[in-house]
Amino acid sequence: MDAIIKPIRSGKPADKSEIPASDYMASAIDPGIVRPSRAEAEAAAKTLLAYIGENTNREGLLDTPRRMVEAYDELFQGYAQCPAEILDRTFGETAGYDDFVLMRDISFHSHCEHHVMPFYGKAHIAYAPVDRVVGLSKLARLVDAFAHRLQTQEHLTAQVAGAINAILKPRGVAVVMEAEHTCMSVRGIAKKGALTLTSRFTGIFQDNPEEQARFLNMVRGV
Ligand SMILES: Nc1nc2c(ncn2[C@@H]2O[C@H](COP(=O)(O)OP(=O)(O)OP(=O)(O)O)[C@@H](O)[C@H]2O)c(=O)[nH]1
Ligand SMILES: [Zn+2]
Repeated sequence: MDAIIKPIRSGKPADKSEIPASDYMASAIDPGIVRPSRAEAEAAAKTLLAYIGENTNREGLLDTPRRMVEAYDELFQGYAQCPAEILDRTFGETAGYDDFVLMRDISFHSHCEHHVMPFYGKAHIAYAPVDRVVGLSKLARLVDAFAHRLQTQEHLTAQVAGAINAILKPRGVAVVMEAEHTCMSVRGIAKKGALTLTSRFTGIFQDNPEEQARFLNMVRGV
């Protein structure tokens, strides 16, 4: 996190915090597509194994197409999840708590939509609640719901911030994500350890450089 040091603001940028309601009000399974059956998906997995030159009839690979499809079911379960439902339950007894709430170091893994290869790292999320707070685990669940879809890190960051903004209507949201993309660490340019940092600020975190700096310092643990 050493790369994040200074708040970045001069003048007021346009508010780009909104994301389409379809991103958070329902599952993300596209109603316009015909989903193949499980058997068709397993046949496709078998084709990929044959494509790399494998004998798909050898003992060690007999169950692999099934396992590949089951792994996809798990890794991409976010399509069936509704972010608005995750943030549905809030608590009002906060004894007048009026600062922002920060959860840092939320580990996540996702898959890039270009290569369908994992990228993984940490998310840091703060929001400034108005009267009611959300259960802490729900912030991590929200990250997972969006991360368990094909993503770019920028889109993932914007969706997490946008959903919190739209559903909780806080005074502001700050999201920073840092991740290593295996599509550029184990293939292609092969730069192991390179970290990508993305951020999205709304409300007080966007408008007030001091609040943004306080968030960034707390993320860095200073
Ligand atoms: N902006 C952004 N780019 C990503 C993300 N994940 C992967 N990429 C990039 O997507 C790009 C796809 O580029 P292409 O030139 O179409 O694909 P490629 O030939 O496989 O690219 P190389 O990785 O350079 O070999 C690559 O530069 C990846 O590094 C992401 O989350 N955000
Ligand atoms: Zn990629």
